[in-house]
Amino acid sequence: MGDEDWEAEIIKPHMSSYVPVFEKDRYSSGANGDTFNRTPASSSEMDDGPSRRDHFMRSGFASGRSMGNRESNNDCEDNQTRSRGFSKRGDSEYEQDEGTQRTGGLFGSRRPALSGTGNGDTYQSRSGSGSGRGGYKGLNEEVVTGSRKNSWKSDAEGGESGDTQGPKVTYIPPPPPEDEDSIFAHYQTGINFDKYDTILVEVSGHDAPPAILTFEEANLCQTLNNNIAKAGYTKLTPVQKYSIPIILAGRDLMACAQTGSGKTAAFLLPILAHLMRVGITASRFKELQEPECIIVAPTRELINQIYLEARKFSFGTCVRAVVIYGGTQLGHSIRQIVQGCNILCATPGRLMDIIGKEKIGLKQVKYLVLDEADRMLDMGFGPEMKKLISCPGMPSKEQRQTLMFSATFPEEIQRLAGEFLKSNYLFVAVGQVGGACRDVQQTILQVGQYSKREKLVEILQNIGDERTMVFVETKKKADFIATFLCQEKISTTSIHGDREQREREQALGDFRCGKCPVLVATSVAARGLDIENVQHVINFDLPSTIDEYVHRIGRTGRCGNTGRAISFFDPESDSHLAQPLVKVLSDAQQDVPAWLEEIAFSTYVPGFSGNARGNVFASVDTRKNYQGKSTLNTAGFSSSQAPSPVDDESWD
Ligand SMILES: Nc1ncnc2c1ncn2[C@@H]1O[C@H](COP(=O)(O)OP(=O)(O)OP(=O)(O)O)[C@@H](O)[C@H]1O
Repeated sequence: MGDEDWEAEIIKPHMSSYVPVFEKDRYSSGANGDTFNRTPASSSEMDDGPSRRDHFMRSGFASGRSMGNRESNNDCEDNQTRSRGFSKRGDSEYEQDEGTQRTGGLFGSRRPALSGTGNGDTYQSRSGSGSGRGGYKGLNEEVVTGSRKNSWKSDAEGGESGDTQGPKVTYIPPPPPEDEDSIFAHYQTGINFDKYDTILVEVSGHDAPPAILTFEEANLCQTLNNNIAKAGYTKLTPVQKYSIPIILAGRDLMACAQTGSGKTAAFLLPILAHLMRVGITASRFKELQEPECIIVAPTRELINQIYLEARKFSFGTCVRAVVIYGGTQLGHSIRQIVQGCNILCATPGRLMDIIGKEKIGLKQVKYLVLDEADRMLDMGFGPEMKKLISCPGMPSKEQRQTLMFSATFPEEIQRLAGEFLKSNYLFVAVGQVGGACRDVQQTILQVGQYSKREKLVEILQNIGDERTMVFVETKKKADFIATFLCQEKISTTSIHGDREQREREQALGDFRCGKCPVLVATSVAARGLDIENVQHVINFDLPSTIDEYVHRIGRTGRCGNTGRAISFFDPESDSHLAQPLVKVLSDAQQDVPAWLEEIAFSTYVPGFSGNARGNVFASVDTRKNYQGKSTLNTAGFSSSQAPSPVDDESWD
């Protein structure tokens, strides 16, 4: 069966008969116990003759037929990919649906896929451009108080002046719980938390302030210290030990540390400390708000999580954090902002919209934070970020503090970052840049395309109810596999860019609370998400880049807890990853299967040192020659010293 076959099969109305009645309630696609009331998605997707359907029905789901070739399977993504100048498969699964909306005129309507209805009660697909999509409708959202004039962006740029007609996004996310227990809810650090201290840290750049070893040394105000204690933090993680004093000293920073090691607090705490020190007061209702800090992240769920962290640490202070992201009613975003905004957490598309609508002034921006910075600067979001820093009013890099955080930082992206950072920025590398978290036990299994489903079920049945994220490469496959697992009586939900925002949040909620212990996801959930008790990550499909692999498996093994990652390696499609995988595994002191080494050897590329993109693993700051480099373990003891001082390379 070809790709289109299984895609078409899954959306056919008759397929509802494949979903056992009890499973209908188990598949969490909407708020109220969704059902699989499948209706045709679009004529093109339904263009699938009965003969193939019959064949499918005879053969059954697990008949070992093709799950589809990834390259040809992600036609939806291809539209997005092209629209943003992408060449990588996985990238399209991010918030860049915002970008797709903007360029939708060029590439036509996006193909609909399985998606919930407005009220979320029915799991069905809908036809028509933009309907039923999780995508951000920047062009057409309802504006309550926004002015459509004076957008600084031109229509030629795909500007979002709001003139184009289309379906309105009406989703208003429910407000997060306000009670203190919920605000400070947290999970326990794991048995390996103290081992963080043994990881080598390299700081490069001139005149780096010394690391701090305790929260007390940071000299934060009492309210902040109280909030830190209520959050259950007693000890700094390495990235916090180094980043907090650097940020407090007013320096620009690029910090790279393993997944789940506390990067969010590493930037939030010093920013909050500074804002409180200078005594900002909560801004009152104003049509134009001027935040002191802007934080951007690539996905809606991640930016929301960062916002919740900001809200937690700023609890009981005058600092007000606000979150805005695509897939929600624009009017709602505006209403949140006008009530007062010191820290604005935003996805790029929504941020640019709001700036264009003159609800946000940039003059007061002291901090610009790029979380998942390598993602924010790559071909997908890089142009948006460049627009952001050249927006009228945005302080120049000399006038603001720019902070970048990620677990991966390819060299070419580090070079691009120079445009955003002061030339004397500091670079902190905790462990190996781009390395996997050692608390994740990694297993690579050689599994051909046709055997993947069977293997998946076998593993999930052994796992039992332990929380598991299953990554697949395309949105359609996410739906397909989720449905398939439900049929196998495994409670499953899914998250991907074709689901409406309300459904995405519902899915995440059901996964977080354990209602659905299995979450099938595309790369939209690969970065940043911090979900308690995720014990397993399964790469049903490997991603196209090793960096994405590192982020995906980092959804488990967080904050000193242990986790397991199992990846299906199909030699037909994944051999380009053999070399970088061998490197990531051996760097993380994992067993490397002999067969994988053989494939890596047979596909050996001279000069290769570890990244499927063709660039090398950045082991250090790419400013090759710098002064003041020091390598320390996080107890603060120097283990090697800097090379002879040479001027920084400047990319200005
Ligand atoms: N010092 C600390 N003590 C205890 N828990 C902490 C500390 N710092 C962070 N945490 C917790 O560790 C978890 C992971 O933190 P966070 O999400 O910031 O990791 P991250 O490095 O940003 O990961 P990723 O690379 O996946 O984005 C969170 O639940 C956070 O609250």
